[in-house]
Amino acid sequence: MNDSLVIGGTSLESRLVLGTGKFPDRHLIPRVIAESKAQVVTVALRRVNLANPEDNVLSYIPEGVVVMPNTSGARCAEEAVRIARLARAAGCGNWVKIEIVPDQVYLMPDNQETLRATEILVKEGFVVLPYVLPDLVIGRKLQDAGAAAVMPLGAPIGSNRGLKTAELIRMLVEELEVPIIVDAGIGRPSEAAAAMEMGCAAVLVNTAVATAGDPVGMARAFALAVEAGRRAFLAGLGPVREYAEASSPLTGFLAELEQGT
Ligand SMILES: CC(=O)[C@@H](O)[C@H](O)COP(=O)(O)O
Repeated sequence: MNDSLVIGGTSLESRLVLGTGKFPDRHLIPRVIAESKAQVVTVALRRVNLANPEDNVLSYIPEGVVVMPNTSGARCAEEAVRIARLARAAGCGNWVKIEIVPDQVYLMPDNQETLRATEILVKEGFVVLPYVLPDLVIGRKLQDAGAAAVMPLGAPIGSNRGLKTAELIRMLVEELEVPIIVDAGIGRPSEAAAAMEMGCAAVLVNTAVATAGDPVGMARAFALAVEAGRRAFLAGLGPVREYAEASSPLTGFLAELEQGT
């Protein structure tokens, strides 16, 4: 079965996107990527150090994996655009995850500034994946602006709190045509599976893997969960009912017994 996810003209078999921050040891990164089978990883441009390969996160990303620089640290559209241009000039390709976060307590994204940055960067030929607070109105505008996907948060970045925004994400999945990738807050493989069962195209996970007791083992667990959730979505989940419904209806012998004949 061909069930590839196509983003920016690139065909992906894996629907798990990984973040590369917070790992206790950078040497874990290539092992985690291999075990998760992720084909796209996001890196913060501020962690790209071209002058020192040992300190450069890009040195730990296996060949063939799509690098999606993110604009973390940006507080407005102009800063995000500048980071994206720098990343492309540094050889990081033309994918970019727009992350514009003026709030330092909950790390909530600024949806309006994100839309502005998307409009600018799409025109400059970037494959733009904006990270947003789930909102159908802004989702439609991002899609119209040419975003390659929309990435709503499930819960605050790094919180591991799960799909707190599930009902809002569901609206995006139902109404938008671009892929919906849940980004941030997913703390457990079961939550990744739930997002996929809902019809999300992929999930982006960082903290839950990087801070696990065994990050490599957790990467594998997420890969399996994402695949299970996707298969469940494609198979079509059965209806949810208010009341019980017997699995085996009364027929023949049992029906006669019931009537006392
Ligand atoms: C690396 C990255 O982009 C994260 O900021 C992303 O939003 C993932 O969030 P979690 O760390 O909560 O998985």
